[in-house]
Amino acid sequence: MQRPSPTARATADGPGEVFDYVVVGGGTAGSVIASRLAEDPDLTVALIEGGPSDVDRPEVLTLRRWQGLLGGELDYDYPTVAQPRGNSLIRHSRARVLGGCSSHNTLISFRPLPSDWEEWVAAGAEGWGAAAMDPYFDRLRNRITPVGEADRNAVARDFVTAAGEALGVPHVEGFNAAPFVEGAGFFDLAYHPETNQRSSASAAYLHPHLAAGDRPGLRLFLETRALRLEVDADGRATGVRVRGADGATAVLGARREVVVCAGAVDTPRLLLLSGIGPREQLDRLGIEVRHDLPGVGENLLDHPESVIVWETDGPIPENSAMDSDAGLFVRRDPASPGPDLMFHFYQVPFTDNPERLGYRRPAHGVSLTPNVPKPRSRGRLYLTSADPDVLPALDFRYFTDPGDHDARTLVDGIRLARKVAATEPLASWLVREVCPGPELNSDEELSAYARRAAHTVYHPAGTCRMGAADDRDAVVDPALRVRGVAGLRVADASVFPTIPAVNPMVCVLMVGERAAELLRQG
Ligand SMILES: Cc1cc2nc3c(=O)[nH]c(=O)nc-3n(C[C@H](O)[C@H](O)[C@H](O)COP(=O)(O)OP(=O)(O)OC[C@H]3O[C@@H](n4cnc5c(N)ncnc54)[C@H](O)[C@@H]3O)c2cc1C
Repeated sequence: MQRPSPTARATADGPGEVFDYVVVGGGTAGSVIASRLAEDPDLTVALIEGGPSDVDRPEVLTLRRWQGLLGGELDYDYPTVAQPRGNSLIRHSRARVLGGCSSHNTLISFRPLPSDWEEWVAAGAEGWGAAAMDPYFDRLRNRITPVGEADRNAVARDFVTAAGEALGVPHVEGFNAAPFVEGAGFFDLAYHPETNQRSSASAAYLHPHLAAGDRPGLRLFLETRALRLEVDADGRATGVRVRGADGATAVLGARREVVVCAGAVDTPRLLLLSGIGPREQLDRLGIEVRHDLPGVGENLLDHPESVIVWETDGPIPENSAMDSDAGLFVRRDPASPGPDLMFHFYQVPFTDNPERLGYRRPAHGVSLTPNVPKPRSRGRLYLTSADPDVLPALDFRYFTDPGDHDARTLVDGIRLARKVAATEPLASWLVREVCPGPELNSDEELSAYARRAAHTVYHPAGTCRMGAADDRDAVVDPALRVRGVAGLRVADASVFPTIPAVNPMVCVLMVGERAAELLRQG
C-alpha cells in the first residue's frame, strides 16, 4: 500500500500553505470528514494528525492486540485529577495515531438509540433527531458485522444464555437491527472477522484512497501537532499554527473553514490555548481572550464502570475477536426510554484496578463490568498553564450526582451480575468470586468497592457541547459552528450534548458524516 503523502514542511514562523479546509485531528470523526470533503476534486483539504500513520502497522490494525496499545507510545494517556468519590488513578487512554481512538479501541459498534438523539434535540440540537440522523448509519463505510462464528467463545455463549435465564432479558442477535431496551448477545464490531483486521475510521475512509491516489486535494500532515488556532481581528479563524516532528512551526491557512476534530480532551484544550473559552480561566493563565465562551471544557461526560471477577475452573478456550465480545443491557426503571445499566463480559480476569485494592489476579477467569449508560455526574476540563505542552486537568467528578444515581447503578450491577453468575450454563465454569468477593454484601460495602475499583469505558464526551444558537453555555450551534467565531467548526465526541446509552464510536462517525454534509452546504 502506498505510504501516506507528505508531512508538514514547516518553516519557522514562515507563511505556510493555504487550503480550502484545514481539519485538525485525523481520528474517528476527522478521517470521515477529510475523506468526504476531498471527494470533490476541486477542493483542497489539509488533515493535521498529531500521530503517525497506521498503515502497515499490525500492532494497530489487528483488533485483538488493542490492550497492548494502552499506555504505550501511541497513547496520550491522560491522568485524572483526584476523585474523592471514585478512583483517582484512572488513566484516560486517547490514541495518537491516524484513525484516533478507532485505531486502538475495541470497535464495538452500536447505532445510537432513538432516545439518545431525541435527548440531543431536547438539549437544543435542532435537526439532530432520530429520523434525521438514522440514515447516516447506512452511509458509514466501516464494515460493521456481528462477532464472527469462529470468534464466539463457549464461555461467552454460556454467559448470554445465563443472562437471559437469570434476568428474563431477550437474546439479541444483531443489536443494530432495531432499537432495544434490554437484551444479552454478541456485539456488532467494525472489523473483518476473517482476518481480525480493524475497520477503523482510517482503514475505512482513508486507506483505500491513499492506495488508489484518488483524493488529489487531500494532504496528510502526520506527526504534526496543532498548537493554536489563528483568529483574525474580525473574529474569523484563518488557519492553524502547527508544529512538525522536527519542532519547526508553520501556519496552515484555511480559505473556507477550520474544523477541529481532536476529540473530547484535545478539542477544548486547543480552543482554550487559542483564547476561546471562559474569560476568567484565560485571564488567570495570561492567555489573550479571542472570544469569551464559558462552555468550553464544561459538561465533561463519561461512562464509568466497575468490575466483578470470577476464577474459572481451568483455562477457557482461546478463540475471540477481542476478549470482550458479548454484553448485556438492562432497564431497571420502566420509565427510562432506553437501557439504564450495561455490562461488558470479558473472557479474561480484568483486575487492574482491584489489584490496587489488594485483590490477586487468578490464573484463569472472566469478568463482568457494569457501567452507567446515562451518568448524572458532570465533570470539567480546564487548563492549568498557557504552555501547550502541559496536560489539561480532567476532573470527571465521578459519582458526585446529588441523588447517587451513578454509584447506585453500579451496586445494582454487581447484584445482577451475581445472579447471572449463579445461573447455568455459566455457573459451571466458575469456581469463586474473586472481587468484590462474597463477603461484601451491604449497599455501602458494594458502593465503596464499586467506586474505588471503578474504571472508565473510555468514552469522554461533551466538552464543546452543541446547543441552541442563543444558548450562552453551548460551544457550537446545531450546524457545529463555534458560537461567536466565524469559519470555525467542531465535529467529534466533544459536541455531544449528552452521552448515548450505548458505546459512542458509531455516534462519532455519524457526527462526522453529518459534519461533512454541513460543511459542503457552507
Ligand atoms: C481503549 C478504548 C476502547 C474503546 N472502545 C470503544 C468501543 O468498543 N466502541 C465504541 O463505540 N467506543 C469505544 N471507545 C470510544 C471511542 O473510540 C471514542 O469515543 C471515539 O473514537 C472518539 O472519536 P473522536 O473523533 O472524538 O476522537 P479521536 O478518535 O480520539 O480523534 C482525535 C484525533 O486528534 C488527534 N489530535 C489530538 N490533538 C491534536 C492536536 N493538537 N493536533 C493534531 N492532532 C491532534 C489525535 O491524535 C487523534 O487522532 C473506546 C475508546 C478507547 C480509548
